[in-house]
Amino acid sequence: MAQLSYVSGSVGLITLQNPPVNVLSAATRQGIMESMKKALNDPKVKSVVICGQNGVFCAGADIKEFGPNISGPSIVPLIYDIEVANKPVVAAIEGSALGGGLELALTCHYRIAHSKTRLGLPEVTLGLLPGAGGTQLLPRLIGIPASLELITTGRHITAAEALQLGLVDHVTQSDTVDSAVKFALSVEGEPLDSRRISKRPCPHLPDLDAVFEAVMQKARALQYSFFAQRAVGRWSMPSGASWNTSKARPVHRAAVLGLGTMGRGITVALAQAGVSVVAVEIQEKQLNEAREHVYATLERGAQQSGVSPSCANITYSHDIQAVADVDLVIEAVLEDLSLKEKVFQQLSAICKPGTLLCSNTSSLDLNCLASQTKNPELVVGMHFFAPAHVMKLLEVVYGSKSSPEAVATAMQLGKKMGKISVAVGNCRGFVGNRMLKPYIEQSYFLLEEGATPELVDKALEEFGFPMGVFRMSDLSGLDVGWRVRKEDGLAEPVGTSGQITRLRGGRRYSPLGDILCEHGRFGQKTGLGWYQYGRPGGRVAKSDPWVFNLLEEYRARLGLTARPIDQQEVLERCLYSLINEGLCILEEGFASSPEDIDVIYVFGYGWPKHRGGPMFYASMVGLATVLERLDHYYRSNPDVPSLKPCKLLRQLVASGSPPVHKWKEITKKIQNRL
Ligand SMILES: CC/C=C/CC(=O)SCCNC(=O)CCNC(=O)[C@H](O)C(C)(C)COP(=O)(O)OP(=O)(O)OC[C@H]1O[C@@H](n2cnc3c(N)ncnc32)[C@H](O)[C@@H]1OP(=O)(O)O
Repeated sequence: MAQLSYVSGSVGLITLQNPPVNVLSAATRQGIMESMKKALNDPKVKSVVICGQNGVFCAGADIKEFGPNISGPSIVPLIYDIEVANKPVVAAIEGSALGGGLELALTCHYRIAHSKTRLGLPEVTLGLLPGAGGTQLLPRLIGIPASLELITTGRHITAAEALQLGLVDHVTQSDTVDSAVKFALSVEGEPLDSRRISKRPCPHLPDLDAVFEAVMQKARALQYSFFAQRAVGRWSMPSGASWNTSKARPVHRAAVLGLGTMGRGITVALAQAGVSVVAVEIQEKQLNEAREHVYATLERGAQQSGVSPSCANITYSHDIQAVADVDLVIEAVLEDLSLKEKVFQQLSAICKPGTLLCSNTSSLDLNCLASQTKNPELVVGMHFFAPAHVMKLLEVVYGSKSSPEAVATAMQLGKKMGKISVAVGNCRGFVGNRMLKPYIEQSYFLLEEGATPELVDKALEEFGFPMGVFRMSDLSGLDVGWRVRKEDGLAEPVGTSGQITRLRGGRRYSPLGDILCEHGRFGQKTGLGWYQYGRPGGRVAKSDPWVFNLLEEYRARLGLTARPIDQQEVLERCLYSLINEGLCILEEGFASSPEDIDVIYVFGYGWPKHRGGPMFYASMVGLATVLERLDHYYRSNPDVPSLKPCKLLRQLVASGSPPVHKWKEITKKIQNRL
């Protein structure tokens, strides 16, 4: 399980041989112990290299061995023997060094890693703490804050990050064992005391309490998120109807109408949940493409999960009459109000009595759709997020006439599909997209004032979003928002000369997004957006000088002077305006609790989970601080209403800024007055 060989005259090479990932089973630990002993006792050996066979260093303890009676030698004396060795020991790290594998590497005097290696202490994901020296050695090597982050998240890091942190001494692109052997030869006979990590003092930090407090805050946010996820299931409507007073109807057979990207994803998600699906698309070509796409996605999913695909549950049709006897329809046709209204009229005429009519609209007025039907109480929104079979979030939207039974049915169906469903009221953009609007608006204003897409995205990504606002917009397609702005009469042709008006409908408006679209830059799909992607459909964002020139010309045309903008301002303006909108939504009763908003943002919009969600984050930052900063920005931007602190924020601050779980006492009073 571990083999000692001799290379380059004086190097003892110990190779872990426990395929496939060289875990530290009893036999492997025994093998390492014996090989080390032999190498250290052999006068010919002047240095030792430890590596793993087949390109993997070591994936840690053998999880299958965990139990009350672990046999074989203990890991602790083994790692002690390595550290006190009087010959240099070098770890040649390839593939993975995880858990006990990384701890083994930490006891070596030097660490050489291949550039593709992943390293980490993932014990926390198994409900454990690193027990073979990791908690003591890592802080002495890379400092307390970085160690805390790695140990409490279990995150795997790249070799490049490990080098930056000082966790490895050298990263190689060539043969790792060769590099480690050469390195070992170069350090033979050198003193080793400074290389024994356990002998180093634990770093002293003047602000240690603050570091631990930051980690505790993350833990509190994760715990909050855990309970928030469960709380959203206990939904309620302004009428007083709620989860425990409303009975869901069974849905055995559902229809999906319109098989574009969203319709296909919804079909897959329904089939995977064991619901029989009638998939309808009037265009023959689109129908055939959808059939193939759905089939391939279900096959792939089945292969990954090891269950048989659910294709037998789906029937396809190009005739809308096929929905006549289903229990529930999810409409997913183009986002066009008059088209959707027509579809709802047809559905109301065709479907059997009692069929629930749901729309996947992301922003259109549900009441308009319901008014086209004979039974508006049977109409609800089911707003899925793309890709619909992957994304966890589902907004279940109730209109003014939706019955509690209809909401309960959509919520239960969402649960069956493995979604985290949140019941929300019918306002423009519902909860998620409505809050996104001021966030995006601020990012455009920041560009006008001197920022770049890179600066804004960097601030948001360092905050924890997987993508900043501009990279995210490029991914979802800039033309989508452009179409909506045109329909709203906001986007007017800008052209290359002439006057640009920045005040539209009495409030400031930035046409920057429209200008990009006028140039055919719709984001990743066209290969050009706020960034350049090399080709249509490209994924790797690169800075684009064209955008910098555009911004300079635009500012010159408007007589705007660019000023330095820091990350703090980006975060405050983008996040606090989004938070303010969330508070307006609570105040107006379109969300029943801050947990609803937070779950929507964490599971639908990439809000970092360790920051709880926008409402939780606001209470962590301090509501008084959020209020003070919004007041400050609104004073200097009175034509930007989204910066005006909402009434609820003022009331919460006036009530002593209660923790987020106590907000309901105040929001209930306001909502009752509505
Ligand atoms: C000694 C002191 C105590 C320390 C505590 C610990 O070390 S706890 C363990 C910490 N380590 C881990 O959590 C690593 C878990 N493994 C992985 O993350 C991945 O397997 C990998 C190493 C990144 C490799 O991923 P890859 O996708 O390439 O392969 P698989 O995941 O399919 O794994 C291949 C097979 O190996 C088995 N396996 C992997 N790790 C372990 C392990 N630690 N113990 C036991 N078995 C492990 C895995 O189950 C696969 O087996 P199959 O039979 O082929 O399904």
